[in-house]
Amino acid sequence: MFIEPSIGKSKSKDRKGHIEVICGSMFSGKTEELIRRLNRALIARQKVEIFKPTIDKRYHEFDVVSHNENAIRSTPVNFAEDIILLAGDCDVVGIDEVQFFDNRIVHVATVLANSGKRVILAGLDMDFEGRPFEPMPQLLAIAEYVTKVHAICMKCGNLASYSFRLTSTKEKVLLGEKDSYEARCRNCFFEDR
Ligand SMILES: Nc1ncnc2c1ncn2[C@@H]1O[C@H](COP(=O)(O)OP(=O)(O)O)[C@@H](O)[C@H]1O
Ligand SMILES: Cc1cn([C@H]2C[C@H](O)[C@@H](COP(=O)(O)O)O2)c(=O)[nH]c1=O
Ligand SMILES: [Zn+2]
Repeated sequence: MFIEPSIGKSKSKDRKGHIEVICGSMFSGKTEELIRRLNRALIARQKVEIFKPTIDKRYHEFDVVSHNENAIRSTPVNFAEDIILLAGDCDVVGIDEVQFFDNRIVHVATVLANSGKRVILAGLDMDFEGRPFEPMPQLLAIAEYVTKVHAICMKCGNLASYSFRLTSTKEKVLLGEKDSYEARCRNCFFEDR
């Protein structure tokens, strides 16, 4: 389990923050882990701001919601840059579904961390074809802390790292749930492709 390197108020005014990334397939627990870290920051009396891309309205317009129906209030944003202004003087910034932002999120995460904030990003590391989902590779490279979580393969019960698309749609972005995707291990993912 991830243990925060530091969670309370920093003593030094000019101290920089850091970047944490939570990645994995669909259903692997990324959102639950993000919510867990943000709730602990709130318990530590940290000022927390949470964002998600406007595109992700699957469960709720404003809440970040896990497949398990854990939820936390968030601000939907159209562009990564909006987050810099909206984050204000908070201590911790959480961002879910980070794969839906363009590469400018890399600069935004850097600016936020350099201004002293703890930045926690959660998102898919691979798309439905098993290819790296931009901008996640860049975010993984610049993060101080990376956590890869795993789902359970829906075919064989092993650990799953892939999101298998159940429909024939080839567009990279296709919002969906269990109707359109299932978690698969490497064997079961490539067996049916
Ligand atoms: N194949 C699966 N493997 C693991 N958990 C699953 C699976 N299918 C559904 N779940 C549920 O999804 C929850 C994780 O949801 P969530 O945090 O939203 O994942 P993610 O953000 O990675 O898609 C699990 O706690 C479990 O209740
Ligand atoms: C693999 C893959 C997924 N998506 C979409 C499907 C869901 O709406 C989100 C992922 O949500 P989760 O919180 O990680 O379960 O992304 C997509 O658009 N393209 C893909 O290749
Ligand atoms: Zn499998």
